[in-house]
Amino acid sequence: MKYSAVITDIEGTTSRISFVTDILFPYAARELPAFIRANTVQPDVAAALAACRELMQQPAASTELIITQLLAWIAEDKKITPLKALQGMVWQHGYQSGAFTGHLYADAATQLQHWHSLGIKLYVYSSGSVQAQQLLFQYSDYGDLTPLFNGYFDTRIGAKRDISSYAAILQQLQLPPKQVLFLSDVVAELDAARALGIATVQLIRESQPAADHPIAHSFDQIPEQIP
Ligand SMILES: CSCCC(=O)C(=O)COP(=O)(O)O
Ligand SMILES: [Mg+2]
Repeated sequence: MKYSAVITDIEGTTSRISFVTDILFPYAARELPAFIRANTVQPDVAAALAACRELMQQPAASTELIITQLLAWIAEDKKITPLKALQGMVWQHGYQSGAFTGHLYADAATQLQHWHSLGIKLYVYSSGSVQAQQLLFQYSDYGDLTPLFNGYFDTRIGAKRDISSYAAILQQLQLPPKQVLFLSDVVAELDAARALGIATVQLIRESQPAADHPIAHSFDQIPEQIP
């Protein structure tokens, strides 16, 4: 592997899409209302609710109105930062209580461990909050994999389809783009990273169409070097 760092997406890349859509999102939709009502003054929750009021352009929105909006955003799979922050807080209880474990494809777990053993730095970039990312890898089907990772990025650095987000990540990594490999199932995300010279591989786990990025159906098919 000629890269110094690998940045990986989660949903559709390291993990099955249905784990997010059929397990995580329904759990959040079920548990979020009671969690918010019980924790409105907790600083992280209060900050997320304030951010929701701003996005809704309703400075006086009640807690109940925000909950209704959050449930609509979950149903629409909106990648909205305060929603993602609140989901992460709720999922913590789900993981800790054993309601679910973090789904990872076996090939992803094996290859991430292999790259880590070679000294390649590993990062996550997902729309899920950093807390949600860490929980998924801490409570993964393959045990606690958080020691493999050097850092995590979420939508606070920018949207995953924006070139500027990858520029900000490169700035933090302090690496030239050619030494970095980005893995995702979403072509628009790969396009944004490639626009800066970052190497890309599209993971095709299910039946989504390929584009003009190198493809892999599993992590062991990811080439050592992208031509
Ligand atoms: C970090 S697990 C939760 C996943 C999630 O909420 C999500 O929106 C997934 O987005 P991704 O950028 O990983 O495709
Ligand atoms: Mg994805």
